[in-house]
Amino acid sequence: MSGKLATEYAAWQKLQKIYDSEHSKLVLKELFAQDPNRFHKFSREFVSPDDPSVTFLLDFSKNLITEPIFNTLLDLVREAQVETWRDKMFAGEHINTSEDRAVLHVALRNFNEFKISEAGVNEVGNVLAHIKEFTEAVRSGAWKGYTGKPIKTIVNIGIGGSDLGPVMVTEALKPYAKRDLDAHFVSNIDGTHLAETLRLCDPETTLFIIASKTFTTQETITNATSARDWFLTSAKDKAHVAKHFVALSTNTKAVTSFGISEQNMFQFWDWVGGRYSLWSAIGLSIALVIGYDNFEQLLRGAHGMDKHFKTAPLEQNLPVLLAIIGIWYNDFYGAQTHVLLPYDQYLHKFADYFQQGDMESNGKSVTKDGRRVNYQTGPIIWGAAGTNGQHSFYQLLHQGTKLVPADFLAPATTHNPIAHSLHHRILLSNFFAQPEALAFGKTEEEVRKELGPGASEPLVKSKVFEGNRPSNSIMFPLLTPATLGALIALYEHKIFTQGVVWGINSFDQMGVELGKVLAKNILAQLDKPEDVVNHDSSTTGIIHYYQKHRKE
Ligand SMILES: O=P(O)(O)OC[C@H]1O[C@H](O)[C@H](O)[C@@H](O)[C@@H]1O
Repeated sequence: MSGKLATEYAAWQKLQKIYDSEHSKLVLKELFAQDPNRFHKFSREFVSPDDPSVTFLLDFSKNLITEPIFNTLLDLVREAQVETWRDKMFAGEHINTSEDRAVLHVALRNFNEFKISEAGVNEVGNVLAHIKEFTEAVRSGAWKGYTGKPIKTIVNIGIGGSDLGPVMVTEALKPYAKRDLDAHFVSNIDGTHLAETLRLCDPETTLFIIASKTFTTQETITNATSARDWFLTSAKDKAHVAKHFVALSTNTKAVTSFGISEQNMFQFWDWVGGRYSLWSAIGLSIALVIGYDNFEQLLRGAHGMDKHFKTAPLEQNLPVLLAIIGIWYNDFYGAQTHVLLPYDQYLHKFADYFQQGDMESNGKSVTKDGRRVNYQTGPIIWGAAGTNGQHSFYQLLHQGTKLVPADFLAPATTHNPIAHSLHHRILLSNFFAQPEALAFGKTEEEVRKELGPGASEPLVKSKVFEGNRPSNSIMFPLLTPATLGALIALYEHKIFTQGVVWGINSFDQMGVELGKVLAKNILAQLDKPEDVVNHDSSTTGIIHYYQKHRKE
């Protein structure tokens, strides 16, 4: 990021020329036939510098790239000074310029290794110690509710980054969960979310975790207030709130005025972005579910990836590799979306999580210098766990008119080897088959041979798979806390790298503000039709319809 638009980089212009003259010649079937070494050339094995058991394979050979394209994409990363900006991030420079903040989620999982001087960084260890002490008290039953019973249920109340990370990770690491501790997550302001959750809770044995960086988010504060009212209906005495409500926040003043004391508050800092906060106090629900030691493993796994990102040469640097491949399709092929396809039921929230992680980070159209970009930035992220997706949207991936670059992820070993791992072998056979089918398809000739003479032309055409649809495959031995930590950090740094190339600030989220302001204004107008003023006829019309039909 050098004050330039990405299109002004020499490497970008070179890539455009290569694309224009060569893209029609980039055929995976031929590229593989020409080079028996292609897999070795375009795959990398990650081994954590901290722990050799944290490892995975990234195979990016089924992408529409050649060595010159690969090298030019790396030149682009150099020209955009990704390494300089990476070092600035790790040093605690205020690279989130619009909010004048450092970007230091890496400091939350650093264990004092990189030297970072920013207020709060030296308190990370104290907060981790607080998390450890508290989780052990709750999990052992030493922490008692207001009638002397241990905690059986936790309810995390938060939204966005204060919800999605804990939800995704607690689902992903279920094999490590304390099964007699129920965990629920309430995010939506829709009263249904809270009401349906409270039906499952007993006020005597439930702990509410109010997770909000700002502690001003309307959804979270309203849900927390209603949860407290529900609790006090049974507990009566406000003093009992201390045993059943804790807060995770950067805003001590708002937490104490809500009625939660400072000792029941787990602190974090403004240099932790909401969508990068699961490593902070926001991870308390994770630590409660999987235990502190496993939570620490998650952090250590991420730290291993941080070290790799910080030190590995660009051509070996996995986050950089994912980033450049994404840029190639997003900016030159015009791909609008990127699909995440974990073949692991435990990762069924992975795509949801990175929807915020990626789209809130890189869904920007103005550079840090205030210039309008003249190229595409962040892709639309979506996905689902395999094999379910195969029975819904894969038709479009295989034969539709759109290019949808895909990441396939899978563990070699399952936590649930039922039927002697037959399920897992079937799952993995699909994980191997889908990228192969996407890349190599099925020719008309093959279809004709299969159907035999006399097959109708439309039938033949409908059964052809053009192929040449690119994907990455990521495979790891087992989904452990440390491996998950490394995988999340891999994508975090991919997003960072792309943001630097596009020249945008990946760490603010101004785009979510306007809707919030308008909703506050409308809330004050909902009572009477005559209050509904200063809107277009469409908005006024829908509000009037609501006012006519509401019961209460
Ligand atoms: O943690 P909070 O301050 O309650 O914020 C929750 C969420 O709200 C905002 O809308 C932001 O866009 C998110 O990045 C954030 O994670």
